[in-house]
Amino acid sequence: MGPSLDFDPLALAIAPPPNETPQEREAREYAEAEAIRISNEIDEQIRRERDKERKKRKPVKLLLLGQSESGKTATLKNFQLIYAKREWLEERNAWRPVVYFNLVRNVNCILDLLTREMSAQSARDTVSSSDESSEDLQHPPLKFKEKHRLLKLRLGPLKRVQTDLERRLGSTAIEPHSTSVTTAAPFGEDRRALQEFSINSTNGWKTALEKIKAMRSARTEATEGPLRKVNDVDDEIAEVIAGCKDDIKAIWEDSTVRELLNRSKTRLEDAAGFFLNDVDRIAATNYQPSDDDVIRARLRTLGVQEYRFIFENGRTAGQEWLLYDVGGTRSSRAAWYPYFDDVSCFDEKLAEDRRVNRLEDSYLLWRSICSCKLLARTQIILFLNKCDLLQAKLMRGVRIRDSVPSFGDRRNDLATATRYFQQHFREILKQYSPVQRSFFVHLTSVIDTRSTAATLGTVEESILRDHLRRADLM
Ligand SMILES: Nc1nc2c(ncn2[C@@H]2O[C@H](COP(=O)(O)OP(=O)(O)OP(=O)(O)O)[C@@H](O)[C@H]2O)c(=O)[nH]1
Ligand SMILES: [Mg+2]
Repeated sequence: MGPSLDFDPLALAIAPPPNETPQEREAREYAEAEAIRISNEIDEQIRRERDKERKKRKPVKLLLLGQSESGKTATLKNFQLIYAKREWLEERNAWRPVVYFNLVRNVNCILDLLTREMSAQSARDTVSSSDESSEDLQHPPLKFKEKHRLLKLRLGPLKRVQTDLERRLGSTAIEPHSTSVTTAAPFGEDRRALQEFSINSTNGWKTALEKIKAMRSARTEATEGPLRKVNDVDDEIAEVIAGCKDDIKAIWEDSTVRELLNRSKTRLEDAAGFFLNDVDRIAATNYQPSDDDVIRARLRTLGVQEYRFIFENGRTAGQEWLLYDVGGTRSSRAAWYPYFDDVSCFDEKLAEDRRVNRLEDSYLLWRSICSCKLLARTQIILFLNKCDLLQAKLMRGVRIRDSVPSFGDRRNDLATATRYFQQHFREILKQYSPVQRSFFVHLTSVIDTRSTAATLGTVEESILRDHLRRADLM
């Protein structure tokens, strides 16, 4: 054993010098206190920075809620377009078959109507050629010509194209027309259907696009031969569509067909995935989707989809965002956060339940979200979307009070209408929210990518502020 030290070297090092004068002692003690203060300040600063970093690294979570076709997925795509451009560009071309599918569906919808009307007419002609009294004087029968029969015949192959694309895209391509769920509320007692809607990232648009890519490469391998080289399935479809280009334009521009659409109250222009005005561009064999095409392309969302983006730019560059996109049909409403809605729908019915007015359903949905205790501490942002369609509808002379009697004699214009709807949503929030919270609302048309970029900038900032404030709680 070595000799034991009977003194503490540290104590010796910091001990005051011998013969210290009172002034020297005062100066030393002051310097020591100051050193401790600075050291504590540095520690505190490091702790704050670490805290900030930790909070910043937590993903920002955003849940998009609203009725089916209100534009949730279109908003999500805008987020990707603005903040994750690289991924957007990588994916853009894969939307080509979806645009084809939407276009072909538009044409087949016209063909179905035409076929039904033409056969109904010939049935009427044979039964009562002499019974003039049964004729609707307000709507004399439409006069179909040989041209219409030929168009039907020549556009026939598009049926097969639709079926083929439907098979490839899977159930996201099928729009539901009935539901057994009778409540608008996603947080009701009846949670039987919930297991079907667990969060997953394997069933959204990415999966549908991936499926197509996989089929494309399998097909390419199988057909690579000396006689015929088919690049991919899309090219085959592109050829069929290009071959039908003039007929598609002719049927869409035909005045008798337009009248038929009017009479059956079918407004394809307002429907999801409308591309008939872009046939020249889309039916070109070298067609590549534009950003706007991708935003407007329609694939239904099933269940709850999770999308993970690292934002490349904006105030939150480098920040991870988790965006949850839900299916909006009544049977899909499961677990929702910021709420999203469409205001052009005041005179429309739910596609999945024709008895229910869409605006009434929105109010019920909003009430359910506002009153949900689980979401009480969540920031809610209301998007009143499809303002462009609302404006067009009002310009056509559709009167709000015919569908919403409480609107009364107010001016039937966009500003008055949106003010009125906002007020209603605001009152519901005030009345049903378990805690007092601010009402954030944006009037949007998310197919307009430029104005949406500005809106999302504001939303990003507001969400981030809230996120940082409550990062520990998320
Ligand atoms: N004109 C117009 N069309 C829009 C607007 N927002 C969305 N759309 C279109 O409406 C259709 C439906 O939009 P989606 O984003 O698929 O709707 P969703 O809310 O995700 O619907 P689900 O997935 O069924 O819940 C798409 O074709 C969109 O391009 C808008 O503001 N104006
Ligand atoms: Mg969707």
